[in-house]
Amino acid sequence: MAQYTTVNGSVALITIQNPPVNALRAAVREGLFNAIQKASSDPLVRSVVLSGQNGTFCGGADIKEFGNVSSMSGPLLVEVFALMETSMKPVVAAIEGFALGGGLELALACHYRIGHSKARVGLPEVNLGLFPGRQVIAGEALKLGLLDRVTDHNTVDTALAFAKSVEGKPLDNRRLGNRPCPPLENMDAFFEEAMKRVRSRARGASAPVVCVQAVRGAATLPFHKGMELEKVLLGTLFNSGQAQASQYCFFAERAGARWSMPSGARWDTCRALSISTAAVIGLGTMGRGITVALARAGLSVVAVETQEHQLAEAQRVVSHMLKGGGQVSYSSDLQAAAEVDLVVEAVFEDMALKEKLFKLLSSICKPGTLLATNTSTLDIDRLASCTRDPQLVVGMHFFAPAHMMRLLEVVYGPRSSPEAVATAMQLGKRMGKVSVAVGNCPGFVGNRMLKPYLEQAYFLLEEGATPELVDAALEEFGFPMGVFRMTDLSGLDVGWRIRKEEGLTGPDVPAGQPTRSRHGHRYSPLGDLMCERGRYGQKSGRGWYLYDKPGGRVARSDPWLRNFLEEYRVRNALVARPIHRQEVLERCLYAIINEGFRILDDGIAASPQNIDAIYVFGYGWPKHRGGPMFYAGQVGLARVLEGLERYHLAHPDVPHLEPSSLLRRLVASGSPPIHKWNQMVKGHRSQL
Ligand SMILES: CCCCCCCCCCCCC[C@H](O)CC(=O)SCCNC(=O)CCNC(=O)[C@H](O)C(C)(C)COP(=O)(O)OP(=O)(O)OC[C@H]1O[C@@H](n2cnc3c(N)ncnc32)[C@H](O)[C@@H]1OP(=O)(O)O
Repeated sequence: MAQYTTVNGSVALITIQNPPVNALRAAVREGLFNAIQKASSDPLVRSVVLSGQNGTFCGGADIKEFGNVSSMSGPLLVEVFALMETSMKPVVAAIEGFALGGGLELALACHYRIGHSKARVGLPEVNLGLFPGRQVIAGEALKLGLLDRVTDHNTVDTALAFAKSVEGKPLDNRRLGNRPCPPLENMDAFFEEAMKRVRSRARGASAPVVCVQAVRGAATLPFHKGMELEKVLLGTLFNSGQAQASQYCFFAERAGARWSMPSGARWDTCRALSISTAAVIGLGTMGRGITVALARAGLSVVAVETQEHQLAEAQRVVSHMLKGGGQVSYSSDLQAAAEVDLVVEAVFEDMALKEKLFKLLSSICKPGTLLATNTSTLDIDRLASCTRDPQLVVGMHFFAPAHMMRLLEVVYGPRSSPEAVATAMQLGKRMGKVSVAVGNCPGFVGNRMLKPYLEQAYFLLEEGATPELVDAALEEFGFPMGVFRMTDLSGLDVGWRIRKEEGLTGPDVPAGQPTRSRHGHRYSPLGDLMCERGRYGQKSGRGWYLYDKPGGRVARSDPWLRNFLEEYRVRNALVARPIHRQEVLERCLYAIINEGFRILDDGIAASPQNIDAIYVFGYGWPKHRGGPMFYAGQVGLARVLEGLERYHLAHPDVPHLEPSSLLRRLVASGSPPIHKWNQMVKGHRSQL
């Protein structure tokens, strides 16, 4: 856990050994504690170098231990730090790779810090619901005074030589606890302003706010008082529920990499195909973003668009986004895709168009080319059936803007081969995405769960809510944008086109169909009516809100909409009633959660963690709430079930509010913790 050797006669070299990131779990803390004590008591040792195994200093406290803080054993981190800081022999940290969180604190407890030029240091715990903040690279850390020296050579050798050179020198002014924070002018005003800004950006997350309180304490109080305050604040965060949610997200983000398919194929037994060239077909907003994402991942990309004016515009935009980096060529001819290893289709969401394209691609592309569709809802299997090699067809569902959004849904159909899935998942990794493999059904995971959410939002408008009220409730919960602002941004016409494809609106609806009912279920035509009036959202300058111009970003309330809703209610004999924020949250969020349980039960998602990763990284679900499934567990499954039953009773014509069978089974079996839910899933498959 902490290897101890003596080097150059008088330097004790302590190496942390806990792969893969040398996290500070109990055995490591104990090993470090004992090693420092040994160095202190050995008369031959005159200095100490602290390093990490395999070019990695330390990734911080072991997040897995946070799950059960009360049963943590071994010395506390602060006790290890105190022992190092008070050592009478100089302790030098040799930082390679990264020193993060408790890892950086460990380095700060040393008397000197030498960092490799490529090393990263920082306190990223705010992402785990604990304080503090960002990471910096060695050069900046040197300027900030976090490091004493930066080297391009062997860091441990440099640190060993340095340690030798400071043996016997006084250490008092090297101990952090003896170095007060320099006073700032207008300290109070500074922290008040900082707090105001952080609060407005935190969207209900406690860690960033508490972080400012802790920094204020560190800057204004004596060292030991600052430490006491930090302990109290840390305790608040640990008990807030938000820290658990954020830490759960840390692991959910990584869990998708260990994918499995119902066939039993899994990440560790399937080999990915080798991909170095790609074609992107269709250069609208999505196609352009996908081109940039693939090019940045090092692929040579041919971007294909049959409409010349669109091609020229895409070339200009993509070149600007890539700023000269990346290998991209452009063509208006589909034949340009003949020799590539991968095709990503990103044309309009129109099944007939996509089927035609897949048929063509299948005849144009060389054998072995992976054909991926960026469809957000359509049937992967139907597209696969148009091709020569259906096993080489998968969905790669990107989220706009595709070069920035972290999520990639990799959709496998019943005939997609494990190799095809492995290849798409590996590509996701190369693009720096959080990739999640999901099964084939309308909307897959993300959009399938979005449907009941949107539906509830529309129903709430019918019943008396306003877009402002619904959005405020959701934004207060932590979403970056409420549902109406979000649909204004993504374009109301997107859903309209999908509903037309589904025969819910447009010419395919049989004559005499009641306005607010489809297939015997409640339906709200509000979105369709908006589109019929040219209100597509930001792109047309008006949607649920009013914008100063087409493409404008600043949403204003629109008196027209208020009248429109009033007239709509009168026309449909609906009486507006006051709607409380709590009802907005419960109906919108429980509807998402309920569909999540159905998705789990259908085997479309392999685990609740996968669903949560999709919602956090693709749909703006606040990380400090852990994702919809985790949130359901925090609220209490029985309470979610009771809420759904109540709302379903009030709205019996809304099947999405009818509690799912899995939720009922889980509650009946005593609401087990989230990691046990899979055991209750129909046709349960092992999650390893
Ligand atoms: C009254 C008072 C009550 C309070 C009581 C409190 C008592 C407890 C006191 C605790 C005090 C803690 C103080 C400390 O400040 C807190 C911390 O240090 S929190 C940890 C901070 N560190 C981080 O946030 C870093 C997180 N990790 C990363 O960013 C990355 O993993 C990496 C280190 C940059 C490496 O990235 P990659 O190379 O891409 O590798 P992966 O990300 O895929 O990780 C590989 C593997 O390692 C697992 N892992 C990574 N970091 C940790 C970790 N810190 N702990 C445990 N496990 C970690 C990761 O999950 C991967 O494993 P896999 O999931 O694939 O199995």
